[in-house]
Amino acid sequence: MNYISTRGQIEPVGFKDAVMMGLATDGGLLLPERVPTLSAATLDSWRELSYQQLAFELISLYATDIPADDLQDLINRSYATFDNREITPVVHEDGVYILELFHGPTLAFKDVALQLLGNLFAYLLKERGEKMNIVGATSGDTGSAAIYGVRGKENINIFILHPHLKTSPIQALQMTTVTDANVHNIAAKGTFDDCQNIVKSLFNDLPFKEKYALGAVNSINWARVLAQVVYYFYAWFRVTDNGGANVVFSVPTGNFGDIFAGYIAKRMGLPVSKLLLATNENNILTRFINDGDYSLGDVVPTVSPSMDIQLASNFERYLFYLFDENPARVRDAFVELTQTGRIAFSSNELARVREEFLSRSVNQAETLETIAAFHKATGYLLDPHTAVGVRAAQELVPADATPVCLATAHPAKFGEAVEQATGIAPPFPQALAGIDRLPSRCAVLEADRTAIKAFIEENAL
Ligand SMILES: Cc1ncc(COP(=O)(O)O)c(C=O)c1O
Ligand SMILES: N[C@@H](CCOP(=O)(O)O)C(=O)O
Repeated sequence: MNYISTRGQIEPVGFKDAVMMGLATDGGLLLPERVPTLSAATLDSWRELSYQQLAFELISLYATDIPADDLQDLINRSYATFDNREITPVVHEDGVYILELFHGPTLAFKDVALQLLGNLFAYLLKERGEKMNIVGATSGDTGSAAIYGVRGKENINIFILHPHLKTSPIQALQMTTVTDANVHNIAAKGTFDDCQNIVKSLFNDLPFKEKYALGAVNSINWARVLAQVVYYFYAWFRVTDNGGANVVFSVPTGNFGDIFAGYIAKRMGLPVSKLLLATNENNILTRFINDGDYSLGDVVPTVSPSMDIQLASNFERYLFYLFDENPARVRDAFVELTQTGRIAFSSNELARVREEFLSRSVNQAETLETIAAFHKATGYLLDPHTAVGVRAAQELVPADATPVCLATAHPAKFGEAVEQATGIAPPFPQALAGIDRLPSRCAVLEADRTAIKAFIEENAL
């Protein structure tokens, strides 16, 4: 399988090169040349597979240049760190299915892809005899998952930018208390969008990217999206086993990576009726789907801080398909966005968007109300991001459909919001025990490309 850019200006590359390239060298995002489609018989034959076996079947369709034994070994090692045998179990509470994606070492869905990506990087660097400096941006969860994925690994340095004082306190501690020599945390005085823009601009500085062998852990890296496709299949098997039909996945959305993985699963032939895109007050994607209004606003802080994002990077991948795989139209759209702060869509394009997606923006009061009501009804504590998706599902999923809500983080990561809603501080799982007493290290810098570039140059491998 080869990979092409949404901007159409690179020669196709294989899977291994795509993983190492991260952001395409023409500034676009990498996608497979074609998305494989699965027959009903193949789907049926996968129903009883374990998570790791299913991951192997799906990922091997795309990672065709990795020998089968090596791939299965990478997958097995990556999920050995999860605390649930099922990796991403599905539970049924108060009329909705909850797909729990927080059983990895840093208690958020990012672990599902980043444990694998960390091992994949180590494998590829060893094979090539190379080293890498990872540079990533985080609103709180990608950062710690990526750090845990590569801490202490040979030939890898990691630089993670997070918005200073804009993550939850636990999220910040999960990053800054990892003091291995190869880990560099940078708290940038700005928003997540500022951090992501700086990271993308460093990747677009091709001499810098090459000199320091930059690697990407954000969902700009295709391997991230690919690993996330697996749990849509896994969950679909679990709920349809129980007679569920007309499955709707409700996905709390920020950078559009998670829901884009669902879109790929649907494109591969997984019988999903709709994808429900749930946002907090940072709702540009909801405005786009419901009103055709894709115009950038200011980022506002919310109780679901990991989704405090305006410019969702994976949206570009979706636009490639919406524009009938025409890279020139993608390039024009991004010129329009840079010049005017918006992208205009035709009524035909918007009709196609609405065939695939439903959307709802859930505000702070509704999020807290949902955490409280769900807890009262079931005893189950939702984290605020998951609550955004649950509320959207409760309001928009039709009675004859089966709602599956992605639980993207453990409630203990956002204890303040959960306590505000329910009066109960979520108990700390073992992974967080004593975290507030550990030594920490972090550089606080201006959200300024030059300052951050200089910091990386000083500390790079
Ligand atoms: C806990 C949590 N939920 C939801 C999201 C949204 O996911 P995505 O950025 O893939 O849309 C994120 C990060 O963005 C997150 O950290
Ligand atoms: N919510 C994310 C934002 C970065 O998204 P990514 O999926 O592109 O890595 C985070 O927790 O950092």
